[in-house]
Amino acid sequence: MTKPSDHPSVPATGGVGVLLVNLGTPDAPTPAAVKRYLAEFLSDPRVVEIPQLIWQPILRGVILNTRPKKSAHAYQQVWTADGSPLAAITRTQAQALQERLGDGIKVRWAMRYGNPSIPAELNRLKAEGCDRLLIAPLYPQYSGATTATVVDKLGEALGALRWQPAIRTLPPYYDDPAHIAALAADTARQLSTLPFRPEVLLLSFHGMPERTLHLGDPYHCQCRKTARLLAEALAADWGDVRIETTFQSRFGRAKWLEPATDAVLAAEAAKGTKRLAIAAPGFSADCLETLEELAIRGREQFLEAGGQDFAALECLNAGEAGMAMLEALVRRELAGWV
Ligand SMILES: C=CC1=C(C)c2cc3[nH]c(cc4nc(cc5[nH]c(cc1n2)c(C)c5CCC(=O)O)C(CCC(=O)O)=C4C)c(C)c3C=C
Ligand SMILES: [Fe+2]
Ligand SMILES: [Fe+2]
Repeated sequence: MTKPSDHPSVPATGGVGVLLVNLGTPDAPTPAAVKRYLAEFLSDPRVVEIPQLIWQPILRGVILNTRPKKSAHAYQQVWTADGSPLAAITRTQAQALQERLGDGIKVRWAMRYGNPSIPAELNRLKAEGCDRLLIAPLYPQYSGATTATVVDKLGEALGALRWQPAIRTLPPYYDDPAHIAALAADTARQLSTLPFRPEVLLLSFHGMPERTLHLGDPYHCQCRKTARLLAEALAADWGDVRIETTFQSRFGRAKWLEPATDAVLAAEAAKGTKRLAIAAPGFSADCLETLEELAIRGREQFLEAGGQDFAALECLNAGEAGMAMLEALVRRELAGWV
C-alpha cells in the first residue's frame, strides 16, 4: 500500500539508544567561557536553593564577576589537548560502552550544563531512529542537584516533542555490588602501585549544603553507604589502612556536609599522619574537583601541614573495572528492550 501524497514521510523507528550524562564543564578554560557555564549551572534552582529574586542579583552582581577568573585559572591547570577532562573522559566512556554493546545500540554522551546538551543529543538519537532511550546520569549517589536535574532537563526536551521516545533512567548505583566491586578492585590496583603504603585512605565526596540532608535528600546517606561498603571490601588486603570519609568543594556561606576534606587533610598531617592517599568514589570521571582541588591543592594542604607522602587516586573513568560495571548496569536496565 502506498501512503497518501499529503502524508508526511515517516521517520526511522525501532532503535535503542543510551545517553550518558555528566555534570557539565566550560567549553574553554577562559573567564568568558567559565562565566557562561557558571551562569547556566548556578541558575538552576536545584543547585542553589535560594529564591531567584534574591539569588540572581547576587549571582549576576557578585559571583559571575569574581569567580570565573579564579575558576578559569584552576581549569587551565588541568585542561588537556582533548579539552576539559570531564568532557574528554565522558566521551571516552561513551565510545568504550559503544564498543562493548555493539552496533545494535547507539551510545551518546551529554552534559547537563554546557555542551553537548541533553536536548541536542536526545534529538539526534531520535533522528537516528531510537524510540527507546536509557538516560544514564553518571552519578553513583542520587542528589536533587545532580541526578534529578538531569531528569528535569530531559523532561524539558521531551516537552518540545510531538512524538516522544520511550524513556528509562538509570537508578543511582551507590551500593550496587557491581559498583562496589569495581571501586574495590580499582582502588586496590592503584594502592598497590604506590611507592608507599598509606596510613590513611580518605574517601572524599562532593559536598552539599547540610540543609539538603534535613530536607530529605538521600545524597549524604548514599555517600556514607558507598564508603562503608568500599571499606568493607578493602578490609581483607588493606585492613591496616584507616579509611575516613570527607566532603569537598564547599560553595557559598551556608553550612555544608562535614567533615570537610581540606580541614581533615590538614588535621591528619597535624596529628602525625605521614602517608595519605585520597580517592573520590562519588565522581565517575576525573574533573576539576578531583584533578585540581584534590590532586593539586589537597597535596599542598597535606604537605604544608607536615605530611610526607600523598597520592590522589584516579576515578573509574574509562578503565576496565569501571567500564565492565557500566556495561553490566546498562545491560540490566535495557532488559526487555534488547
Ligand atoms: C558528584 C556530584 C556533585 C554534587 C553533589 C555537586 C553539588 C554542587 N556543586 C556546586 C557547585 C559547583 N560545582 C562545580 C564543579 C563540579 N561539581 C561536580 C559534581 C557535583 N556537584 C563536578 C563533576 C564538577 C566539575 C566540573 C568540571 O568542569 O570539571 C563548580 C564549578 C567549578 C568552580 O567554579 O568551582 C561549582 C561552582 C554546588 C553549589 C552544589 C550543590 C548544591
Ligand atoms: Fe559541584
Ligand atoms: Fe545520612
